Amino acid sequence: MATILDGKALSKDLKIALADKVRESGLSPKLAVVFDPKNDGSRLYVGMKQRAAAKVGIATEDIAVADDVTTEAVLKIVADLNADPSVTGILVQAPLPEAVNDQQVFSAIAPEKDVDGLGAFNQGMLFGDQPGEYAVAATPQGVMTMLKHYDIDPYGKKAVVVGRSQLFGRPMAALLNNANATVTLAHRYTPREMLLDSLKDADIVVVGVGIANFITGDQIKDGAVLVDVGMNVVDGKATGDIEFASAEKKASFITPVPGGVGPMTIATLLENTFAAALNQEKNQ
Ligand SMILES: NC(=O)C1=CN([C@@H]2O[C@H](COP(=O)(O)OP(=O)(O)OC[C@H]3O[C@@H](n4cnc5c(N)ncnc54)[C@H](OP(=O)(O)O)[C@@H]3O)[C@@H](O)[C@H]2O)C=CC1
Ligand SMILES: Nc1nc(=O)c2c([nH]1)NC[C@@H]1CN(c3ccc(C(=O)N[C@@H](CCC(=O)O)C(=O)O)cc3)C=[N+]21
Repeated sequence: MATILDGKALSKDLKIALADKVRESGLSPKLAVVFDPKNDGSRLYVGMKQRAAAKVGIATEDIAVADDVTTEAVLKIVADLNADPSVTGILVQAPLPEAVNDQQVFSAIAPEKDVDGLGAFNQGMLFGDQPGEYAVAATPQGVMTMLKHYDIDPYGKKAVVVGRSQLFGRPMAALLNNANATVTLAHRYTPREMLLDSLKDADIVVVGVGIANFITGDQIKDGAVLVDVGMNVVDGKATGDIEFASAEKKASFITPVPGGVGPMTIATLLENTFAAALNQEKNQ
């Protein structure tokens, strides 16, 4: 039986500690959130992020974009937020409407305000293993915080990351690489046999592809650490990419869905937002 990596409990503790730090700092961090209100997931997650921000003393400002918005129009919104000194963090919730090039928008965010770490500059600093003051993407950073909390050190381990989005897989692979794991990054074009071969002797498996129950217990090594980033809805319930019932029998540690990576993403976003506000104060 595996130990549960309890992201919900850990994120609660992180948010309590953060609320104290925000109060003691005397700063007024403000997170601007640009999102597509027609997207069900975006409405749900943005609402969760805003409620969590309010609880730790971080103000938020909603910027809902229209269905027919263009990349140019969103770039203008971001430029205005970059120039607004009252805004200390900018989050562009993906995906924006069809016509918008999300990656171009992420990269237009001033690096010191890019609290979700998805722009080219921040990702480049991470890739070069010197993120410094520049925020790292909240989801993979939250996974690293959770591993550390449970004393799981990637050093010398074989890690397999499944999924290579800018939001999750690419920065996840970079973080594990920076932590001296040997990393395999699998994606849609990884032949099935090659994926199964990699999984068989992986010490750490992190999955985010968006396919419910994509990984099953019979595919993993005894004692592996399993981290499930997937967020699917099956019969109205949040379900991950790992088949929990079969996987928890073989894993040493496993994240549940819900209550694993999701809450860590939100807590990490808030930590990044406060750190950005502190740095802006210090550097001004
Ligand atoms: N819990 C949390 O905090 C978060 C959860 N998520 C969830 O994680 C999942 C992934 O999100 P995101 O990265 O944004 O999604 P994307 O759709 O951007 O990326 C999906 C990735 O999965 C890969 N993929 C698709 N099918 C397969 C397959 N059959 N075998 C191997 N790889 C495959 C794709 O490969 P290719 O690049 O080749 O197309 C792509 O890299 C979703 O369920 C999302 O809801 C995402 C972010 C945060
Ligand atoms: N710029 C950007 N940054 C993101 O971090 C980002 C994004 N865009 N686009 C979409 C994905 C998705 N995402 C989630 C965050 C929290 C939960 C979460 O807390 N989920 C709860 C369950 C929620 C439920 O019950 O449905 C949990 O896992 O316990 C889920 C998904 C962030 N994303």
